[in-house]
Amino acid sequence: MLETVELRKVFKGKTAVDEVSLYLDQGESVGLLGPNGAGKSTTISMISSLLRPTGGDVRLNGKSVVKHPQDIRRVLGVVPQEIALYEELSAYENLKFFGRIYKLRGSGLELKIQEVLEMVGLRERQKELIRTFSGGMKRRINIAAALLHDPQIVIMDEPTVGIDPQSRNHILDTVRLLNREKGTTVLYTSHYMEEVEQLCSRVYIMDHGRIIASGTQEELRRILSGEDTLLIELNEPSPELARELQALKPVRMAEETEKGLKLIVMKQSGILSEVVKEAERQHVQIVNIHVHTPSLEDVFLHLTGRKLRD
Ligand SMILES: Nc1ncnc2c1ncn2[C@@H]1O[C@H](COP(=O)(O)OP(=O)(O)OP(=O)(O)O)[C@@H](O)[C@H]1O
Repeated sequence: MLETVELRKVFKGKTAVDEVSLYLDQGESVGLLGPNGAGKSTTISMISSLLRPTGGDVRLNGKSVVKHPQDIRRVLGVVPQEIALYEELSAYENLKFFGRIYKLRGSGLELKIQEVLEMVGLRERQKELIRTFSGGMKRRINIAAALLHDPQIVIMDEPTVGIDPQSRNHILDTVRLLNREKGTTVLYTSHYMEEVEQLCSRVYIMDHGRIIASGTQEELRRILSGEDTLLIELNEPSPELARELQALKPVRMAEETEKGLKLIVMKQSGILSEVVKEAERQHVQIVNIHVHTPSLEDVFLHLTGRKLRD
């Protein structure tokens, strides 16, 4: 339905997006994951024809979006990171304004406004001024505005960054409703792995402007099929222990966590006894050890050597 073909963007000699090829089939919910500065927003701006690519193409049903930008604007709803609302107007008035831009009028527009307000859970608050809303509520109205023209494809750029948990839950519910009940195709960018795990069937992982891995969640996890993740709870933090363990051969990755350490290790490497011995040597007490199969977050750490939220 929608694809990018070797998409590139260079800003003053600096490559922000480098040969990105991705596709969305109709009705899919796809995640685009990457740390800050990975190139997600730049990719989205080119897909939505707000930014001209330096190279490559975006195609909607096989037709170039770069050459025919009006085609994509009709079928696409984009929720950008920045809030773009009139503070001195009410939620309802804002939606009326945006609806008119989409050339909606009269009772059709009224119905649509009430429907999108219901979807984001703010129907009861529609008469209140935007300036009295929390950041999360503003973000939800921004989402509502992007849904007024019944888009076939919705792209959301990190919609849950920095907002309250209640609004976050509403936004996740809205994405589920759109995709699973209305069949809307969704591209969801985030650096919260757990959101993508909940919402998306397929994932692209982006870093330094490039797609470094892609596939279903299961396929991505298989990258680490020969490995286990150990969560080690310690009585006190120990950067020394993390350093020493990182140097051991079966340890792919060691990082400190809130409660102790996380290790990605080769399966059946007998590493546990080494960990216990090393902890004793460092006079650190192990409170608990959990072994589990790697998460998408672990896959990311393995591929980039960095945490998503670095
Ligand atoms: N208009 C611009 N001019 C110059 N450089 C830019 C411009 N827009 C983005 N960049 C650079 O391109 C790179 C990718 O930025 P982009 O905003 O696409 O990343 P991102 O993955 O969306 O991260 P974030 O979550 O921080 O928005 C960054 O190094 C950024 O500084």
